[in-house]
Amino acid sequence: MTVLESIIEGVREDLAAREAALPFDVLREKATKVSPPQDVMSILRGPGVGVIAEVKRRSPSKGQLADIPEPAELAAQYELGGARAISVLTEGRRFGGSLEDFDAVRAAVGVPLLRKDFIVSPYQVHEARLHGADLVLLIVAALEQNALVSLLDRVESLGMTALVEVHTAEEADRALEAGASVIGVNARNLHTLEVDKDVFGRIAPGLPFDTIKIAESGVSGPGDLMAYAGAGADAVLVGESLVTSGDPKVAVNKLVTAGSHPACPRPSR
Ligand SMILES: O=C(O)c1ccccc1NCC(=O)[C@H](O)[C@H](O)COP(=O)(O)O
Repeated sequence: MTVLESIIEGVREDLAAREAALPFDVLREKATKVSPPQDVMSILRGPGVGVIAEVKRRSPSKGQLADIPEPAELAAQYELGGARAISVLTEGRRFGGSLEDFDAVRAAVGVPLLRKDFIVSPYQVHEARLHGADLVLLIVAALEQNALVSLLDRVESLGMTALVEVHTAEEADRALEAGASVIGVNARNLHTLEVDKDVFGRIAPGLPFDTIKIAESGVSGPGDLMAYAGAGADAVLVGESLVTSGDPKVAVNKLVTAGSHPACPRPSR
């Protein structure tokens, strides 16, 4: 079994328990009462290269990264540092995240929030909306094409934006065929868990001009952001280096400053 398959197996088990506690019809109805999502596409098209800062406690590749007793406080620091959006991992078994973390962050910040999880069911999409998500991650490698298309349609039908994650040119083709407008290229190989920062530069130039391109993983400082910007990134998604920095506001702000510096390559849209 691959790492991804094993993560998804756990996700499905946890999902079954939540569905038993809160039936889909009830969840769906409750989610309609939540204030609408933000126009994330416009926000991601803002000036310079944006920073999506991630609340990430641990990971399959690195184990424990940071305790994060107060995810709301971390997120508030990210927002003060200028993060354009915040990603909150809600997967519990491997990443130590939860929807409780998501709620705490939602209550603390105004910037758009990404539900970062392994989404395999419509239930999780409505759940994301119920908890105030603006963006939902869809991982191409985790989904058959029909499921990808239908989950993407569902995310958009609820007014949210799908960040469709790819690792290869073939997955990028599948994302585009499904209708993705925001594509994240993740430098972390899901089989080996190794990070190859050149993957973004191999895939992003082949994406349509108007696709919003997010470079995911491996940003340890402004130099990495500049390199991703040079290869066409509109934004970078950063977890580990921020949660281990000791001063997340300063760490985010260094990236934000680099992303808005005149020397930083501009997004080409
Ligand atoms: O981080 C992992 O080890 C991992 C393993 C398997 C699937 C996904 C994984 N990470 C999710 C992410 O995409 C990253 O959290 C995100 O891109 C931030 O990466 P980084 O800045 O390198 O922490």
